[in-house]
Amino acid sequence: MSSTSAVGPRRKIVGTSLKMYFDLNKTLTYAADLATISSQAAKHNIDLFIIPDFVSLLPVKDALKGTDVKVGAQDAFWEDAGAYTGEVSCRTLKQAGASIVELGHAERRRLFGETDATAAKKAAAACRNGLVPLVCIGEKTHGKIASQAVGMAIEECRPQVMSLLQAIPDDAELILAYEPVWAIGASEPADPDHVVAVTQQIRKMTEGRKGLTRILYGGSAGPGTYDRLREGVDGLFLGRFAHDIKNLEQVIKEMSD
Ligand SMILES: O=C[C@H](O)COP(=O)(O)O
Repeated sequence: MSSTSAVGPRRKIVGTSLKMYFDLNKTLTYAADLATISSQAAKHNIDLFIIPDFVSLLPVKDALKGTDVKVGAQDAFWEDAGAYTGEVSCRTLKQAGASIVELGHAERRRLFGETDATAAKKAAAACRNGLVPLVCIGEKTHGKIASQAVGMAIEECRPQVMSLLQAIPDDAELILAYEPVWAIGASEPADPDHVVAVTQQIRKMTEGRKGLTRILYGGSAGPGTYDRLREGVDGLFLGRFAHDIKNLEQVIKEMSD
């Protein structure tokens, strides 16, 4: 059953960022495998996406021709054109067939100086160019006392969400990926009660938006993760545990129930 929003039912959504794990050849093999399982998601009205690196985006798009799989980029610049060596614009990403752009991932914040402000400017550029921003938010440290951990996480996420909402049109589609930083690259996902409590509050922060707003959970997610998060999220943002396509197939199956 779909949850509802101000703009109607929210379709479930699941996908993966390949980060920089795969080279071009492996990425294309993966995309071909993804194409073979994509109808299972479509059949159950679940949106499916893949976010490869920049160079792989065009051939991945080609490998997925004829499927409903959405292709995204792992970053973009906030200007549409100009002297910005090394950057890629949302305008070009759109022309290349991307429909999603991931922004503000914890790794980009930690390693490349991404901030709430830069993620917000990039999200505005995404919306201006017809891309859906998928913005990663989440608290850095794991509060040891469960009751306090939820409140601390919400307060850390609040400015991340608010700076974003101020930067993009109210009617723009938005995907928020709640990824507690401490749960990324871990052996198992965050405690489901924690995720549900935090994502329900994140949902409240976006209440009243006109644009479709979906919330994903990411951070060591895989088979078995979604079921206990149903009350909080619209789907999953997978990393390593989607590298085996059978795991992704299993996640789609679990989300279809
Ligand atoms: O982009 C995906 C997330 O950072 C999660 O990655 P992970 O599942 O490998 O922890």
